[in-house]
Amino acid sequence: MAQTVFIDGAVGTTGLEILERLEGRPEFDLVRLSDAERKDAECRKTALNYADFAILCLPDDAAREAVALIDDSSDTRIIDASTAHRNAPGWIYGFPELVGPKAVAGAKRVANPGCYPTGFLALIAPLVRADLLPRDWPYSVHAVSGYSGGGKAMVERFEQDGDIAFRAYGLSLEHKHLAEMQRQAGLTYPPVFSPAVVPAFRGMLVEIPLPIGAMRSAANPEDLRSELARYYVNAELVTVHEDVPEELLLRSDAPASDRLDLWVLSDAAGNASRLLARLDNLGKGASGAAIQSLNLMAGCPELAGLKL
Ligand SMILES: NC(=O)C1=CN([C@@H]2O[C@H](COP(=O)(O)OP(=O)(O)OC[C@H]3O[C@@H](n4cnc5c(N)ncnc54)[C@H](OP(=O)(O)O)[C@@H]3O)[C@@H](O)[C@H]2O)C=CC1
Ligand SMILES: CC(=O)N[C@@H](CCC(=O)OP(=O)(O)O)C(=O)O
Repeated sequence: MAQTVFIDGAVGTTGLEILERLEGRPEFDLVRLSDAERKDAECRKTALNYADFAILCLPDDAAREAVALIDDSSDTRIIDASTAHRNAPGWIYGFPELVGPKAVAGAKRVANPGCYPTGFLALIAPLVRADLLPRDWPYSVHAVSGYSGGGKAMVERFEQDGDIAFRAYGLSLEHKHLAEMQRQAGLTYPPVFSPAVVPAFRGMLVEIPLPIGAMRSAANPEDLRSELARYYVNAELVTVHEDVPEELLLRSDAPASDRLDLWVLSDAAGNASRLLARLDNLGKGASGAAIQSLNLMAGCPELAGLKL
């Protein structure tokens, strides 16, 4: 029998991409609300409690409200794409390559990783765990995102104002992803984060510069790369590249992708390194990650991009 899925926020940027992917999946029946019903708390409550799976594609406050609308006695399992529960007790962090597929498969409440943290953690978490990079280093992270990363409001802004070439933001150094990056990597300090948006719909580059020569307890770049390659050997969505690309491009019309491409670049002496991740903020960074978790939770592990 098909399992039922309700996407709360199905007409938003993340929700729509999940909806489109699930429409072609016969193993799932979608619970849908009309435009008049989709923000009505009673209609949402009924759908949230009825569905086998609720995928929350909402702003943080609405995601917290959705969770509160689900009765304690309900069997509904939740995947929350928002920031609301990523560091909350009782929630599994939905990054199966980092927490293990079994933890996600058996979870009742899964918090989807943030888009920038997906790139940051994919690079740093395995290396810190393997003691090849220190926990107590003051890391920096620089990133550019496609404008769909800011949801409908940002899409509208960039598509109406065709004159924005680059948008630096997070200038008060209080970005909502800092706690998630610090906690999920097990770092002593939150990173210094400089995010930016470029006029491409989707895609992102996340970079961690490492002055290896000045770090007392960091491995050399070749060992960092080898460890990442070893760590992700069973992760079909992740590629740890050996080549040094001449350039890395984000294309304004890039197709959707669930891939996560990683590089460890360095100078000839191994004194300076740049850890780089390229992903689709709406793929592995949001909708693709939610589908990956759903596949594990719903008993379709062969579709989750992991050699199990
Ligand atoms: N976009 C991205 O790349 C990523 C997004 N996320 C997270 O996913 C979540 C959704 O983001 P995104 O899709 O980009 O945002 P959007 O703004 O594109 O979509 C949010 C949707 O939620 C709806 N909504 C708002 N409040 C309520 C409510 N009380 N009840 C029901 N529906 C409501 C909105 O309705 P309306 O259409 O009327 O405004 C909108 O359709 C956010 O928490 C975001 O942080 C995570 C990673 C990446
Ligand atoms: C380009 C842009 O605005 N990006 C958003 C992050 C994407 C997002 O909202 O998703 P999370 O749920 O992962 O936080 C931001 O910086 O707030």
